[in-house]
Amino acid sequence: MIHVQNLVGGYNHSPIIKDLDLEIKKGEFFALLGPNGSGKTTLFKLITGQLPTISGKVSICGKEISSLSKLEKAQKMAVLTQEVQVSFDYTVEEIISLGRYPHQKGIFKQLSKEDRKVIEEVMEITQISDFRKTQFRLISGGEKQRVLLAKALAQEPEILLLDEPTNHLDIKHTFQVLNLLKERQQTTGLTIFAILHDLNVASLYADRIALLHDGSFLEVGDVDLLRKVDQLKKVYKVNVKSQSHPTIPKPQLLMTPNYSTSFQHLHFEDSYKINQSEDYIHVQFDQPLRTISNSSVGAGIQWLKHFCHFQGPHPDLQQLMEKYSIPHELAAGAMTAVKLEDKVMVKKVIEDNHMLIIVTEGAGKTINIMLFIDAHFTDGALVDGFMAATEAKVKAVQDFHMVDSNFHSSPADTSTDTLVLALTQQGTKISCAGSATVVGKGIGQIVYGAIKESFSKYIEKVH
Ligand SMILES: Nc1ncnc2c1ncn2[C@@H]1O[C@H](COP(=O)(O)OP(=O)(O)OP(=O)(O)O)[C@@H](O)[C@H]1O
Repeated sequence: MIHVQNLVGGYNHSPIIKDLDLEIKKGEFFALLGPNGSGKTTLFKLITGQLPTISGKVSICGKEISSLSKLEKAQKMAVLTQEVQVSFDYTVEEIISLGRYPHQKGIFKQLSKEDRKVIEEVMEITQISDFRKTQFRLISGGEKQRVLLAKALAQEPEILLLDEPTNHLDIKHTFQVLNLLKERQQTTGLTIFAILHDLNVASLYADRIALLHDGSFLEVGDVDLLRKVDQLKKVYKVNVKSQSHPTIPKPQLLMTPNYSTSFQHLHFEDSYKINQSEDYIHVQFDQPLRTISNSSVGAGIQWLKHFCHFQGPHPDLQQLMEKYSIPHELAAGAMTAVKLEDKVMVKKVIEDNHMLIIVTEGAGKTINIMLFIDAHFTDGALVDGFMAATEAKVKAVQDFHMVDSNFHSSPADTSTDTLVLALTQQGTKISCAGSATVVGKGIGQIVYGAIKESFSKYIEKVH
């Protein structure tokens, strides 16, 4: 659809774009990425024919761009640039009607029924019908951008070339425009070539991307290129972390600021307070803890400050948290059937690591554990620690099950057990916390010991 061969181009014969090759297929959503000044707009202008090439070839639908007339170009491609080249005295509707120009026949170019239908449709989908009679100069930057997109869509092109189509848009309209473009791509086979600055947006919507650096492609490929953080650091000169979007398998980049984000160093014992009533036990830390958990609220790996066990049953744990002013967005919580006065709480220092564990063991069935450690774990070590705690729990259940079969029906009967492992992220970073490591052994010891104590309480009560 778009074919670029050995392309060299720039201004006043000095090349900005240096010997580029690129092929964009019909129906593809292609995003051009790169830092400021890397040559994106220059390449865009060479492809749209706004700038003559120094050497090399640009072909659109098999024909060299320089051989196409203005009308032929407009029938094949619509271009949306940063430079607004419309008369500000036109109304929104008049500007959109200009998009129908390549489809109009005869000397007296009148809008046909079909033209009017298309104009209505594009105004509808870009949500600009309400200000159709308003003069273009009187609408906001974001609204102008949507009007120009509507004009481009009214052209019904085979190819849509967009230079930062969302730069004036708020997040609602950014996603609305991108969803609209994607829908057009998927239903009508529209080919899209877009310069995008937001790498995360490019990852979510593009089929392929190109990373332009100093007038040359560093790489062209699928969006998984955005997982190569060393390459991104080299190009953009910033610290980024790439991780998968939580619900779709696409990379998303997180920026790490230069200023220090480390928290104030706190003495572990002074960094939390515990509130307890008949209904709940709530541990609140002054600073967020890196947490891994399978609790019904706050599951996964996150930064959390509030940790609680509520006495149940209750159909809505989140509602309970709200009742007690615990912000559920920053909390891990579980429901227990046990009386909270029967909880076990143990504080220990194992190999210099302060630990606090709270266990509520419910009705001889469910074990809920909250374990807080004053240490710094990588996410991998968090998973190790979660495993070490689980192994210790299973061992304890096996040992005590032998003594009293009512204590916990089987080590495998863990479907409703919850475990929260939360780290202060103070001290030296630990990347391995499996049960054979010092800290992993510590986790095992404190978990096993707390379950043993819980078991002893249970035995005392029932015998
Ligand atoms: N009209 C011009 N005349 C001379 N040099 C220009 C002109 N337009 C751009 N340049 C130069 O070409 C280089 C690439 O500019 P270009 O606009 O293509 O970059 P870009 O990647 O689109 O940047 P941005 O992300 O900032 O929009 C820059 O060094 C710029 O100064």
